[in-house]
Amino acid sequence: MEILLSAVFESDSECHLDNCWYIILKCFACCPQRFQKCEYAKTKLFRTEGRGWGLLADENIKAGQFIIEYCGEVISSEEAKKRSQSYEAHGLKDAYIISLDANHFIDATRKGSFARFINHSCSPNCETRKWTVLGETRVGIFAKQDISIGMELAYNYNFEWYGGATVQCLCGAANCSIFLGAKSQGFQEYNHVWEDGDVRYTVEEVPLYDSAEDDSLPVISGTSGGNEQNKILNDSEGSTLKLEPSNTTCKSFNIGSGSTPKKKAQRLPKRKVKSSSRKQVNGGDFAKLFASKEAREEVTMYEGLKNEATSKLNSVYEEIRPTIEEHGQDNQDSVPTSVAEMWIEAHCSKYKADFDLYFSVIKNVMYPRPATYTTAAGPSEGGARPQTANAEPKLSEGGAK
Ligand SMILES: C[S@@+](CC[C@H](N)C(=O)[O-])C[C@H]1O[C@@H](n2cnc3c(N)ncnc32)[C@H](O)[C@@H]1O
Repeated sequence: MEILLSAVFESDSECHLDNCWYIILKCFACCPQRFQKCEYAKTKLFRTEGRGWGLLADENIKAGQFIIEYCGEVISSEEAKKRSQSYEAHGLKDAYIISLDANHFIDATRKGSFARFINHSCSPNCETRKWTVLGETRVGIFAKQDISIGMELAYNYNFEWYGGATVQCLCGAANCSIFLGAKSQGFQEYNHVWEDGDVRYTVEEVPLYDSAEDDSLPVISGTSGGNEQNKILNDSEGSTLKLEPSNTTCKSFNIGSGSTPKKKAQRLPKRKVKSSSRKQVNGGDFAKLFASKEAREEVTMYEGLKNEATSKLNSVYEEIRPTIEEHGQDNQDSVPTSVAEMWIEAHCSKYKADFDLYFSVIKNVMYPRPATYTTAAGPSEGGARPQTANAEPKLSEGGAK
């Protein structure tokens, strides 16, 4: 049936919006089929207990009937991983990424149809079906059984979902898998699913967490940690690294047939805070480039000030580190206001010192000083303030413009 229908779609359909980057969101008004004409069943949003929004049937739906297409941004699997981690890190509770084919996912987080509101059930009345339309795979939600008006629509997220985090399932079905998308790719990447009798299952095989190892890790890009597996990391050069799943460093859950894990080995996430001293300009090296002694001295002085501000920032960080760690964050969010203020102030001083240094370098490049140049005395007490972006460099008559 599915093959037959997809063949009909392929032969009859024609769409003129080939360059649209949201391929799933293309306008299908030109296409005669119900799927393509967005002839959805009547549905209604409603608020569930503990599961956020849900979608219910607003008319009687027959078994096998097409209900709605799952629309969203079509993205690669790498992008799906990145987004899923980033959404999680930003505290997004609900996940809207489902698999389209081996290499593509549909992300309905920011854009999508009402299908994004359909919740999971381990005993669902709907199912997803994939269709090839004009060479593109699309996902539709279909009724598995007759559904009466007012009933909640639900399909099983297993195999399709890229939830990332492990969310406890509240579907209430007798055969509930306990976790949403327990068999989905996202879930399995997040949690190594242990087999009974697996030697890695024994605690003796699991190395203990050692916080000293933290320092050797690259900085985690935009995530608050929690899942080491397949994490996309940025090294100090900004290139991406991928941590391959390790058999010994993952959370373990035993899924299926109601069994629970005998022993659970969980390694704590490794965290490292962005180093405030990255990407620093070495003012000493810049200073050497200037022919003028005054320019060299000025740039060297600003480098000194910048180094001071950097040390201050690092020492403030050391001071607030316990509070940050207590909050279990990789960054400086969610700390008490007084601590945040201290951190912000140190950052501002550092930014200002950076700015003064860069400005001094640029100014001396753009306006090389003749011997009669009026130098800025620098920020020492009583001296003139260094010139800033708004100030014209003071040039004596005949100096460079
Ligand atoms: C595709 S969204 C479904 C719509 C969502 N309820 C909303 O308010 O936007 C998937 C999210 O809904 C929640 N959810 C769906 N089914 C659930 C269930 N059976 N138990 C608990 N939470 C569920 C989870 O937070 C999940 O990440």
